[in-house]
Amino acid sequence: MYVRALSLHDFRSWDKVGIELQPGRTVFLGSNGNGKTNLLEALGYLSTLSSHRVASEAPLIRTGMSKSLIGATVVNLGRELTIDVELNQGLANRARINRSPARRTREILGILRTVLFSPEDLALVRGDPGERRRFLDELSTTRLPRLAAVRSDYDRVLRQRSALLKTAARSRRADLGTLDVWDGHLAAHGSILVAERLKLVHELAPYLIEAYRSIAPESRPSSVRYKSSLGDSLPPEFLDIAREPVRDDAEVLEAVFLQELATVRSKEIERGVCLVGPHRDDLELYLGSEPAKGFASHGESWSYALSLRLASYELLRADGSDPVLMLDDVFAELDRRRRSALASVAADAEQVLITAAVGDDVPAELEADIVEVSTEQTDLGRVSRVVSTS
Ligand SMILES: Nc1ncnc2c1ncn2[C@@H]1O[C@H](COP(=O)(O)OP(=O)(O)OP(=O)(O)O)[C@@H](O)[C@H]1O
Repeated sequence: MYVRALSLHDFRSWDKVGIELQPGRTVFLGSNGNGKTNLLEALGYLSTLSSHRVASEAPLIRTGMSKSLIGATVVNLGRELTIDVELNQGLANRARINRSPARRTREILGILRTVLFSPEDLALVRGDPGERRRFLDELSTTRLPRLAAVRSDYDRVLRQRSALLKTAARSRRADLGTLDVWDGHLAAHGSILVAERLKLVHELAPYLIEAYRSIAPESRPSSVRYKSSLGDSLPPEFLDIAREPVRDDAEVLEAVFLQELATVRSKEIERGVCLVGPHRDDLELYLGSEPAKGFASHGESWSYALSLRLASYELLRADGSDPVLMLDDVFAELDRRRRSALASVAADAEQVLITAAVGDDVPAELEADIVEVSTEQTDLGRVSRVVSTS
């Protein structure tokens, strides 16, 4: 697939812009702070309904404005769809598909599929488990958009159940009947998320191992393991990444989930926190037999993060349509071998959008359209501008 057109109103540093894009490679070129990453972030938002840089949406709306509009026309296997999202300060966001209002913003998920590799990705290796959980869930949702509703239901139930446990811990008295009901909801939604993550890890691992081997052949081999909070209740074969997932995994996991909740109930009431569920899990990354976090060098961590993104790209591609590959200021960070590994994927991809501060950062073998961006001082502050396209 590829993005044929991108339009923004009051998104970050852009007051108003429309950019026509082609398949193949495009480099957004400009000095630091000129708004290049903001363009990729906008497309990333249409793809995941979240930003890779900030947890809340307020910073995405241009300073002083109350709403922001991101629109894109996406061509997938010859079929064209236009999607747009309106971000509203303090109000619900709205989405449209081919100019018709969507009932929920999440209906646009799956229309634009992207893989973004950015400097922030180092946190996939060095950061907290939440970074890796988000990586897994966003990739699963790109492949199976209906998971967005499951994630949102799970988060809602988790919040309510956690509040109940906190009250129980404070008052030293639990409403066990109500807790039973929340346990049921938590296990129902949570087991679907865990089953999808296990399936994803099983499918992603071979691509990851191969990507890391080709980027860092001199390093130790990479491997991954899903770390589950379902404890001893979970049959160990579920954590064997070679195991083929089966259709009723989620049902089996739901029963396991309920059993584990029963096992830890008194501990949960005592501590006032929800100790079981996908929100406590992790994707453990290894180099040889050592955990990559805290062990991998800076270069190895970069290679690992890049491999996770390249593996995602290959997995989505194997599903039937090339996602849009977005590379945010990453070539400058890579040594020669890793640059050429990334360049060979980029040379072959249907559409690659690259940001760079100077043209020399982008490997010469990648012939690309250039969109030069700059900034301009206006009455309403400093705004980004496209100054030339070639
Ligand atoms: N909500 C906002 N309203 C107005 N301007 C914003 C907003 N958020 C960020 N900016 C501006 O956007 C600019 C940063 O844009 P961006 O991150 O896209 O830069 P970049 O061109 O990718 O730079 P670099 O090469 O340093 O990565 C900054 O000047 C910042 O002040």
